[in-house]
Amino acid sequence: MQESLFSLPVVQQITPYLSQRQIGELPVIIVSHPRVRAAITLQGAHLLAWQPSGQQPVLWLSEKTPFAVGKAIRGGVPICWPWFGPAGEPAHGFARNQSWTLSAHDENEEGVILTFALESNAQTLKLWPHDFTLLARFRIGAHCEIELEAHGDFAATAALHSYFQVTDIAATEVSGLGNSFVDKVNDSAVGTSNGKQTYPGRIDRVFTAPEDCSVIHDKAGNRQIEVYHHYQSDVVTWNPGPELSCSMGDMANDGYKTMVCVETARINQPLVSAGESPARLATTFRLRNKV
Ligand SMILES: O=P(O)(O)OC[C@H]1O[C@H](O)[C@H](O)[C@@H](O)[C@@H]1O
Repeated sequence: MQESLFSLPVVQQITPYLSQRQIGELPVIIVSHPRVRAAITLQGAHLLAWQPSGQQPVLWLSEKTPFAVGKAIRGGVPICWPWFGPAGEPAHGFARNQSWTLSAHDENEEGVILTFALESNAQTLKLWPHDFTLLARFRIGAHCEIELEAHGDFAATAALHSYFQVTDIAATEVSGLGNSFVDKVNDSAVGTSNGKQTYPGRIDRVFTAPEDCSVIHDKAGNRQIEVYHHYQSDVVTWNPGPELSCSMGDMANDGYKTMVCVETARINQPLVSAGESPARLATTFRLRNKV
């Protein structure tokens, strides 16, 4: 699936390392750099793939996701904004379904920096009555940093809803989540934990006092992925488990076995943008080298 992204025909070569291509109905920016490969659709400024050279793909992307105008993509890093979850329509806000523009790019021997922009428009104003400029900045190289910057006057909830590829969810543990959570599969009951999460079935938890770095221990793949959280108030971790995975049209029945979401979020403390002070939410992914 991910491999095929990099052999899509080039529509426009932007620089030696950057090209625009087309996947289904959606334009996609492909990064092909000696240090890293990556793909970002203009719809949603949605990172589909990030793969430092010499490594296996780090992000999970559903083989059954649609690439259709206005439809959410299953996998990669959806940007959930200006609300998280079912707080409004569409679920997880409209930013992931809107068409963004590539507003700036730069590159050097370490990688590339891409900035995407979304402005309030007639469609967004019908859904949410605020003028805004939303920027998503990606620093893509041996590490991957995503920074969301919201300009305007409003409060918003948000998540960088990252889906990671794991070898076997039954042998996966995420640490660094902090010791308190809201359990979305148990009537939003508040629970306490030792900051570590395993995935014996459907897990959907909002950790409300997370550490600044969560680590995905992919024991079967002998790999650890560090997920740094910046400006967060919460970290969500989600795996749908077998029943929900079977009922989701955009996920294979066994899709849940090779993915885990670790999401940098502002849910319990909304982001506040005011005048010259934009709100920010950011995450950094790093592969931890085994010693
Ligand atoms: O299906 P989506 O709207 O993309 O949401 C997928 C999942 O996102 C988050 O992880 C939420 O905590 C889950 O409750 C939700 O099921």
